[in-house]
Order: sequence, then C-alpha cells, then structure tokens
Amino acid sequence: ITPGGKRQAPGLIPLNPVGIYGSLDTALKCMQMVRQQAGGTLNFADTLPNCLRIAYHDSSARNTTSPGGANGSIMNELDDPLNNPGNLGLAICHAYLKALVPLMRNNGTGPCAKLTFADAIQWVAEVAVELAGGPATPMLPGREDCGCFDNTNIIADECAPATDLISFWSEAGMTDPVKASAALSGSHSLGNIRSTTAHDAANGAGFGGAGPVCIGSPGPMTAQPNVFDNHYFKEIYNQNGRAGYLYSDRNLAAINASTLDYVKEYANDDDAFFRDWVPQFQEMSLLGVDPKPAGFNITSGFLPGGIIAKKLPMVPEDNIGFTGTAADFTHPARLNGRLSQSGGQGSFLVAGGH
Ligand code: HEM
Repeated sequence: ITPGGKRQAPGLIPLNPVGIYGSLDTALKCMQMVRQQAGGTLNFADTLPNCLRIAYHDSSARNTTSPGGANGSIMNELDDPLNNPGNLGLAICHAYLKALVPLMRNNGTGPCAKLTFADAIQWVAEVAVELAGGPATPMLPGREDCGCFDNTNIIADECAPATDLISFWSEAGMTDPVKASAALSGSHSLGNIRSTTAHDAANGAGFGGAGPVCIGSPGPMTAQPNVFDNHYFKEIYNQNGRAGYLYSDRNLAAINASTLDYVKEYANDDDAFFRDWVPQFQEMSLLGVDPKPAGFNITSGFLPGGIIAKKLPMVPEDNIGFTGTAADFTHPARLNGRLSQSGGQGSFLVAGGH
C-alpha cells in the first residue's frame, strides 16, 4: 500500500445525474438499459468477475493530488497496464466496456447518449454479482468521467495482512474499514487469479510464485468461482478450498485479526454476508464522489431497474469461451487481437445482445 492520504469531502466530485443525462428520469432509464444489456451480454465466467474487479479498481484508486475514485480513470489506466502492475488481469472487462459504452450511447441519441464509463463500470459490476447469484444492490447514476489517470499503485496488496487492508479502506474513505475489509473481500467468492509473473516482479513474493509471504498461483479464487455466496468465508475460516491463496484473504481469518468475527459470522450465515456486502459495495461505488448535491446519500440509492434480461451460463462454453493463457489475460493487446478474430468472441458478446 502506498498511502495517498485520506479522501476529504471538499475534494469529492459531485454526483451529477441531471447535468450528465439531462434529467433524473433519463438517468434512471439509462441505468435500466445498461443493466439489461449487461444482463444479456456478460456471457461467461471470465467477463463477469473481471467486471466486478474493475469496479473496485476504478473506485478505490486515488492519488496524492486528487480524490480519485469512481471516475472512469481505470479505462485510461488500463491502456497501459504495466504502468500499475496492480491492475494486471483486467483486460477482459476493459475490452467489454470499450464495446458496451459506445453501443449504449447509440450515436448520441437515447437515454444513454451521455453514458459515462464511471457509471457503466459500477452498474455492470452490480449486474455481474446478481448474475452470479449475489444480492441486488440499489445503485445511483451521475458519476462524471474525469478523463484522467489516478494511475497510482494505491491498491491493496494481496501479500498484506488484515491490518493493512483496514488502513487501505480507511484511507480510501470508507466509514467502517473493518467491515469493508471483511465484506468486500468476499467478492473473491468469484473469479480467477489471472496474472502470473508481473505481480511477482512487483512485490517480490507475489501469488504467482512461491514466496514466503504470499503463496499462490493462477487459478480459481475459490472452489466455486462462478457462485457469489459465502463459500469464500467458509473456505478461509475452515482453511480449506482455494480461498486463501491470496495472503490478504487468508489473513482476514487470522486469530488476532479484527476481521475474524465477521469472517466467522459470514461463514455461518449467507444472509449476514449479503446484508453487509450491499451497503459496503454502495459506498465503494461512490468513493471520490459526493452524492449530497444531487440529493442522495450512500444509503438512499435507487432500486435496480427491474429484472435482468436473461441469466446466461456461468461457465465458458466449448469453443466460444476465452481460451487464452494466463499471459493473454494480462495483455490487452493480445486479448483484443483474440477478440477480433473472425468467429472468436472472447468471453462476451456485445453487439446485438440476446
Ligand atoms: C482490498 C483488498 C483486495 C486485494 C488485495 C485484492 C487482490 C486481488 C488479486 C491479486 C486478484 C487477482 C488478480 C489477477 O487476475 O491477477 C483479485 C481478483 C479479483 N478481485 Fe480482488 N482484491 C481486493 C479487493 C477486492 C474487491 C473490493 C473486489 C470487488 C468489490 C474484488 C474483486 C475481485 C474479483 C471479482 C477478482 C477475480 C477477477 C477475475 O476473475 O478476473 N477484489 N483481487
């Protein structure tokens, strides 16, 4: 962790749904449309967790001179992922959003004509969680794109103990950093560790290697990486399954960790995990953003806009799922090449939807 100073309210960017979309009603219509589109196009296991992770990387990154936050900067940062090795492995959703947002803008017409990446990133992540069986989270519209790079290495360290995660969330501006550390880490119920050597190079003993601090290797995050529920907590509490490959996960259940009580509670009670995850995710989705000028606070979001269009397979299908190597996942150029192959659909379909 490289501390960048705690976010201060005056530095926050106002949530601006009316300024961006023209009216609150239009903003809500756009949110609904994006949710429907994402519900029909987050086809496979690969895109879905990657899109949850990208929301975290957008909203929690900041730098020493601006509050950063949920400002769409991750899209720019990922054009040069090696600039911040902590962002490696996010090429899939980067490509997905690059296709989705222009499509939804529909040549500047319709409710989403002014759709921001910053909004789309958070809304799509929410849909991904629902599709994987997680809770529906009421979300807000109106995050501005900064057109900037937060571009720092201020992202939590997978080789750090729970105390460091707590400091990280505190400095990011979360009101209950202990709960945030426990509940939001439960997002690792989903997905894969995709990067290999870059993380090792970054911190000397990363999960791709066999270092003494953080031992791990590419592979699924948990024993059921396509299901969003409390099995992550069961695995780290009982010290079995795949969860715990990241030291930062394993250490949440350390005997002296202040997160241990939450881990135990969530391991025994799926509802308790969902109950805490929803407000933590809402707050995370608004880091760097001040919802008050638009008349909201972090606990008065809108309900998601209706039923998601279609539940799609949560596992890659033969021949159309992403079949790259771990190295492909870390390099957008290679991934994009793959996506543009004729007949190769990568791990999602955007144009046309379903
Ligand atoms: C705060 C401490 C956290 C640490 C240290 C951490 C670290 C990591 C690392 C190292 C990976 C593997 C990256 C790779 O592919 O190489 C990963 C994956 C992932 N993270 Fe986190 N993370 C944290 C918090 C979060 C949060 C808050 C969320 C979501 C709200 C999240 C969602 C995910 C998901 C879904 C994946 C799997 C991605 C995929 O399959 O492509 N993580 N995380």
